[in-house]
Amino acid sequence: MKYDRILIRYGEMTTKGKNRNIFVRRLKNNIARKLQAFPRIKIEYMRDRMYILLNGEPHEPIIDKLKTVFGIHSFSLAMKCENDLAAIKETALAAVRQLPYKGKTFKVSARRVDKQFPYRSDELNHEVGAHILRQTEDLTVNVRQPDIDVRIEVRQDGTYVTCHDIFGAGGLPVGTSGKAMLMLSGGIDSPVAGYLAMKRGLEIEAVHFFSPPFTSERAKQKVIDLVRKLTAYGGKIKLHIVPFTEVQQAIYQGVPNEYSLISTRRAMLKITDALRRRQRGLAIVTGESLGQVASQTLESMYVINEVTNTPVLRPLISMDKMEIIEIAKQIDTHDISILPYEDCCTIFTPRAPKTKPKKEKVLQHESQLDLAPLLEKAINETETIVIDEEAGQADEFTALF
Ligand SMILES: Nc1ncnc2c1ncn2[C@@H]1O[C@H](COP(=O)(O)OP(=O)(O)OP(=O)(O)O)[C@@H](O)[C@H]1O
Repeated sequence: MKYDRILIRYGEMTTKGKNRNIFVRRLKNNIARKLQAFPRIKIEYMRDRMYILLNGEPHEPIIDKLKTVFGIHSFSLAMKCENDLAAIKETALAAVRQLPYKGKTFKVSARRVDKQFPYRSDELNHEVGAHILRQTEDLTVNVRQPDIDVRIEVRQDGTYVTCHDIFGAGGLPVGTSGKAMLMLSGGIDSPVAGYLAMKRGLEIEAVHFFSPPFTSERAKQKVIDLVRKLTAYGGKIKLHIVPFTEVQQAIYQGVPNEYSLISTRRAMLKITDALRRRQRGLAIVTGESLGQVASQTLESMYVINEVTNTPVLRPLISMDKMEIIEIAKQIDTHDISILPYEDCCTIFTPRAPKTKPKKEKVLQHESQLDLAPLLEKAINETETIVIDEEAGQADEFTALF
């Protein structure tokens, strides 16, 4: 007798009242997408839990994939049997025997959801516990802090036995909170911001500003590789690559040096907002955190943000660099981010950018430029790549507009 299913416990969504069905269905679809490579699995879902029936598929790789699906609180390998004492005893014993149990402690925690079942929970604990003790060697009982917690749940449709909980990624299923555009540079911060945004249930589309020939194909490839890492959490992600050279040059030539960074950021935000409108997103996500560099003082953010009313979400706003790096390592984007390829912003960065820019000054300088047609051109010439982890990572270069 082997584990035949994986029991999935939902995260925060269990508190979401009548929206729960939408959440559960989305989670089911996200999991099904993630497990496309395992055609024999079947997913059964209900309001309070989900089961993946393995039907002979191997559980280890499936467990690895489930760890990156947002909306899962925890999951466990499970076995199902009839609501019959003898069957429950045998199933619980088989579940323990599949673990390296020797020298370990255990307890049985039964829960009788089906009140028609003739044994109370404490009776089941004793019966099953005694059976396991009799049939194994070198395994002892510890009810306070057991190594193995044999959980038995007697429900109307059958009894489920699990022994070991694995933590899920938490958060909300991607797509349940709507869509946002992630401004993605090649740095450490914005991929982490994208990860955290997806953790709150946002679907993201990435926007990258690219200034050839000042930035190279390798810099572009770096961003594609970063998006690919994020697809482990977000499934299919669109990456919009905006040709930004002409806009940057116009700003560089027309705006005093110390203000050019602010105007560049404003232009980026305007373009991202236009793409957001086309793609029907409702927010923009950036990797900004407060006070790190000149463009991230509150004064700068105020002047940059002034170009739009769209919510600009900054998941890293209160984080220290070390905390951000920690997450970047955990999601495996760090080593790509630290590759030394140039970013469009660093190339044009003035030596002494204003840290407290005045809005009136910025507007006055920008009024001397005719940026609108250049912004329009950049938007129209934006190239979109669809990156899909589960579809063999085939990149399709598609002109969506
Ligand atoms: N070339 C770019 N394309 C898209 N977005 C960008 C680009 N450069 C900067 N951004 C956005 O602006 C934010 C602030 O950029 P900045 O370079 O000031 O900070 P950072 O801390 O170095 O961020 P990161 O590590 O994400 O590059 C980035 O997190 C990102 O969201």
